[in-house]
Amino acid sequence: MHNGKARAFTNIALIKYWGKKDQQLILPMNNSLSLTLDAFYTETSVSFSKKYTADSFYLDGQLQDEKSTEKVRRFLDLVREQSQFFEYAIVQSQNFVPTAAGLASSASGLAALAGACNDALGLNLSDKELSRLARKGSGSACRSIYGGFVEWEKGDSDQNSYALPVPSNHWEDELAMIFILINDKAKDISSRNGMQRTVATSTYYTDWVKNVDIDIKKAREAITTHDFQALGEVTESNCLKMHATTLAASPPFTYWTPNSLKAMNKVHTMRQAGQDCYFTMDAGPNVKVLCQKKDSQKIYHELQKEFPAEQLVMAYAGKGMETLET
Ligand SMILES: O=C(O)C[C@@](O)(CF)CCOP(=O)(O)OP(=O)(O)O
Repeated sequence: MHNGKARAFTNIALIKYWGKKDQQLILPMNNSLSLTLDAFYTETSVSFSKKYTADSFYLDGQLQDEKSTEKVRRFLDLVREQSQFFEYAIVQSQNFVPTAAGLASSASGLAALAGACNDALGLNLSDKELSRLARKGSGSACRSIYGGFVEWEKGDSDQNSYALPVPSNHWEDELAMIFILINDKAKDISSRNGMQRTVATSTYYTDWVKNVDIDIKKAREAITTHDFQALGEVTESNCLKMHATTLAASPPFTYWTPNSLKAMNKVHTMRQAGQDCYFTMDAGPNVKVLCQKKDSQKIYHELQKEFPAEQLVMAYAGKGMETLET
């Protein structure tokens, strides 16, 4: 038996990964930049044994069906190929997400699985190699190998597409992100399907690719100079541009629901009233509010005027993937 266990935290992109150049290797069209958070994490254990006749995947104690095991099985095939160690495995993932379901990102899950496999098979992968491996499980997972601000260098091959920490002098510890969990029934278009349709059909997509490097530069500059307004502005603007591409896809789609718009408008109203807060959104209706830790309680209470406490989750900067005792 070869056992391993690891924990990884979810990350939220401030400059979005949106579109693949290579579906198999999961090579992105553009660089992205994220903040790893402390509020949501996954603990994954893996055990390889010649006794097993197939891979099985338990999520929060539930044995998953073939379809939900697909991503994990494909990932284990990569690990077996890379390690030349051909045994089946049992994977057990526990998502630690406060209250609402649908928040556990594949980023923390696959990053934790990469760490657990590395541990189980004694691969001794460097963080860069772990990031490359996690990337092939799910693109954004490559960023959860590290804590704080992280940039995923798009590269142009399996070898040179991986994430690295962005030097910030621990400024991330002065920030906060408040999740507004929008429980509207949203159409379930996965990030993978959403970006695939966008790349293939959206008339706005070339502009997205053309402009995103400017946003990366602005975000890096804001992090270097600890300029919160600049970071907030580029974060919100980049999110709006990403979501604009979906409206110009064919058929068009959007992740926004009426309560997403209510949350975005609330953030704008608060900003107009002098509160330093900006929003971002991903492939779902939830809205994340970026603010400074010193203002986070005030902003949380202001949001509570519109959204009940069980729909609000406070998050601060989180750590990178860590191996756990099995
Ligand atoms: O996180 C970001 O940069 C932006 C998004 O969250 C926007 F929705 C995309 C995440 O995509 P992911 O789930 O990693 O896709 P995969 O590679 O097809 O598994």
